[in-house]
Amino acid sequence: MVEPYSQKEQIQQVVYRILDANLDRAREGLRIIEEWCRFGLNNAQLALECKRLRQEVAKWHTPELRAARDTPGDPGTELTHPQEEQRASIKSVLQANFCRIEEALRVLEEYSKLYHPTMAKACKQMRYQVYTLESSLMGHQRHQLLWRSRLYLVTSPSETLLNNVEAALKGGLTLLQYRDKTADDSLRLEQARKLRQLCHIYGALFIVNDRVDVALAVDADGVHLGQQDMPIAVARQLLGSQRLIGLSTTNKEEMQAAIAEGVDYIGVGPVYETPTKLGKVATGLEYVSYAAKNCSIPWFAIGGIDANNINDVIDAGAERVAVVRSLMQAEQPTLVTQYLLSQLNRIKPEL
Ligand SMILES: Cc1ncc(COP(=O)(O)OP(=O)(O)O)c(N)n1
Ligand SMILES: Cc1nc(C(=O)O)sc1CCOP(=O)(O)O
Ligand SMILES: [Mg+2]
Repeated sequence: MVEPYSQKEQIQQVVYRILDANLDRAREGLRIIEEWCRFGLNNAQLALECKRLRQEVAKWHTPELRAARDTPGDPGTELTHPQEEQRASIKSVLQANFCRIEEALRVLEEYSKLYHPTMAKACKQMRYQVYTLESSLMGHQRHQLLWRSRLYLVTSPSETLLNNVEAALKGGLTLLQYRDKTADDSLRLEQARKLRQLCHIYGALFIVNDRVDVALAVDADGVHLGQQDMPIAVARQLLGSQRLIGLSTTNKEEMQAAIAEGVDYIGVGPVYETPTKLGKVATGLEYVSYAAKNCSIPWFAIGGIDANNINDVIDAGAERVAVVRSLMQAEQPTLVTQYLLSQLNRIKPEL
């Protein structure tokens, strides 16, 4: 006759099941991230780090823990959240799986204190290593998307802000800047949060104009600064190396200084005089041509660009442009986005 488990042994079995399930969760999540690093990014270094972590997790998955598995008796296998059944973008797949791995490692850390204190310490270390991996991978993703982005929508205050932005995202926009020079901070935060959420759904980058604090508060992808705004070195210190920093430039000296300071992209303009930035003298197409020949980082021609003159700006050498009115005041922002993108993709195929 088989002796029934004592109460202590029953609790031990429960702990083993928790450890078994979470070792699987952590490993599966790492595998999902690894596949993107390997096949999506062709990044051997990031893929190798995932593999190393996966193997480290597997090392703790002993036969004793596996033996405690009771899948038919697990009520959790039926539980799914609607968000798990559909993902809007690669970015959300990655974020969901980083969450899954980090949660699993936290559970492992706590429950393995009852089982194997050395395992608890190892899981804590792994959790921190996963945070570092997440930050490098998300930073990498951001930079890749920045380089691929050809059209940049800078918003202006509007009753139909969210609708306009969503329409542009539907047309293929991948880079958005929230710019409102007059809103009070509570409205600014509220709108920035909503826009960030929208960009997240469409897999687009979200940048905040001027305000590093707002960018951090809403977990934006970066910030855009002007020559009169916070110094780049200070912004970099606050934002870290993984978030993007853009800087406006109007001449060669500012461009070279921006590159030397380590910004991720620059604005080049105003190409034409524009009521959106009253009083700023136009640089004309010469500065665009100079940027085309000399700028080693992504740059966006900006200022007075619309569907009628975009080809002149492209002919002067621009591969990327930023616009406010062309999209914020468009009757059909989706169509205008598609048109502007089609012109930008005309000369060189999609980046
Ligand atoms: C893409 C891009 N380029 C330039 C600017 C202008 O920034 P700045 O000179 O700081 O002026 P304000 O936008 O703050 O009025 C920009 N916002 N975006
Ligand atoms: C916000 C901004 N910055 C500029 C610069 O040259 O630094 S031009 C500009 C406004 C661009 O608006 P529109 O597309 O409506 O002309
Ligand atoms: Mg500014």
